[in-house]
Amino acid sequence: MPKQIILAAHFPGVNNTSVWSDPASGSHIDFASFVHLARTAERGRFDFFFLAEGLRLREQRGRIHDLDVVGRPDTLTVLAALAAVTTHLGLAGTLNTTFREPYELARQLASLDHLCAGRAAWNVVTTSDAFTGENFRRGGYLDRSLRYERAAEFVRVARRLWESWPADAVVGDRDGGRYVRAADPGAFAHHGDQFDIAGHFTVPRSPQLHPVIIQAGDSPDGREFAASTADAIFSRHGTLDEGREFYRDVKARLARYGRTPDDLKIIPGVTFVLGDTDAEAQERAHHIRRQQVSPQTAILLLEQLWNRDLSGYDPHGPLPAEDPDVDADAISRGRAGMYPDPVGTARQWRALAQEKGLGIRDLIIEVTGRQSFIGTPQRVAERMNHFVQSDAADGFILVPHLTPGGLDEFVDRVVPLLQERGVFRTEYTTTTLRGHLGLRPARPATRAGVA
Ligand SMILES: Cc1cc2nc3c(=O)[nH]c(=O)nc-3n(C[C@H](O)[C@H](O)[C@H](O)COP(=O)(O)O)c2cc1C
Repeated sequence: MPKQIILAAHFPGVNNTSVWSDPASGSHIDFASFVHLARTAERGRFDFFFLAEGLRLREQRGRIHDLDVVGRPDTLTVLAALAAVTTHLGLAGTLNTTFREPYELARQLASLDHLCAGRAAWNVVTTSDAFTGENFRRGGYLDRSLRYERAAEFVRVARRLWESWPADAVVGDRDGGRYVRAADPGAFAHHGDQFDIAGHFTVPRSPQLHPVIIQAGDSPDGREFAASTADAIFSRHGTLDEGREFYRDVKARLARYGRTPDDLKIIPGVTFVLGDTDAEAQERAHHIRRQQVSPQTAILLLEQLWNRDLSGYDPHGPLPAEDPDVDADAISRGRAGMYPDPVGTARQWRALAQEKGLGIRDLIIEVTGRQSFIGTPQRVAERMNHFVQSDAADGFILVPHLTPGGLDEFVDRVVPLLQERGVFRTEYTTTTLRGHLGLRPARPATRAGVA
């Protein structure tokens, strides 16, 4: 039997992919938009709906990205509302461990898992921007190693909280309604380097016990964290070769933690552009890329490599002759390491611009493109399946460029082809997200309540 493909739907929003200037683009904040995308995904029998997290408008040295029309509304609130209008679709929320507290977040996620009857997932991120921290009480930021130390302890504590009620605490019916005996929910105490907490958890065990844990973070620390802890990884490795290399690297780390390759699903975020012919799809893709990179975006992205104020440059003119500033603090704070060799990359970009006669904006369109699957529905279905069968991924988080209709065409035209090939479900056969993903039921890692 061929590998089954995992499919998830990323709600477009604040990222370099979304296009709001297109006449077909709708609201990024009306609930109706979230409902449309979620119901389309469920109609297509997708595994889950996915929300990223952005706790600050994207800006660079005080200039807000002109392609962002709205910030992201609160993840858990949106997912809780979607629980009421969907029946099988998993609901995955990106929620950082750097600025939150485990007791509060564990409660919220357990509550969501109850409300949607076992469909909740948590994409654990550590956040990449120092300036996000300025919105929070303690402000500031943590070094990468500390961020992951905190994340690992955070998830450990959350799991212990989820396990702290006895399995039989839900005892049955009274007057037709379920009730919970708050007999002995299990005292809880944790004394660690990052958190020192004690008390009683207030939410009984949820249907999945542990909501599905997704991890997004690509450094060696991030990969190790995923291998030790996560059920799935949201990655950015969209090409076949990069995908295979990442897949091999991450799956090889699992044995160290007594886990098997099937215990961790690898699901890169990818884009797609369809057309009646391959040529038409390429043309649409080119048009979309131009919509995604405004003249201002081009300068902001160029600044991220050059690490200098380039606001005086003409977006249609040549690249700066001077080299990137490698000594100054990173221009978008906390984002060090985006380009490991800025001077070398700048040289490559200059050579490419010269060779093809490109100005700044056209060059940025060329070098920052991330459109992964372009072509007829047949070609896209065939390529996606090839990626999965050749172990470059276990599935995909699709990132449409239009809100809220960006997934319609994929569900209508590509999903049936995947189903015909026998690599994607035609009906849901399970009710929980763990079930959809083929993950084993979560088992308590510790004896409840023992610190
Ligand atoms: C595919 C992907 C998606 C991410 N999504 C988010 C997000 O929605 N919100 C966020 O704050 N950080 C997000 N991050 C950032 C990660 O949490 C992490 O902070 C960042 O990648 C730096 O860690 P690293 O050096 O291990 O990659 C994402 C990272 C990746 C690779």
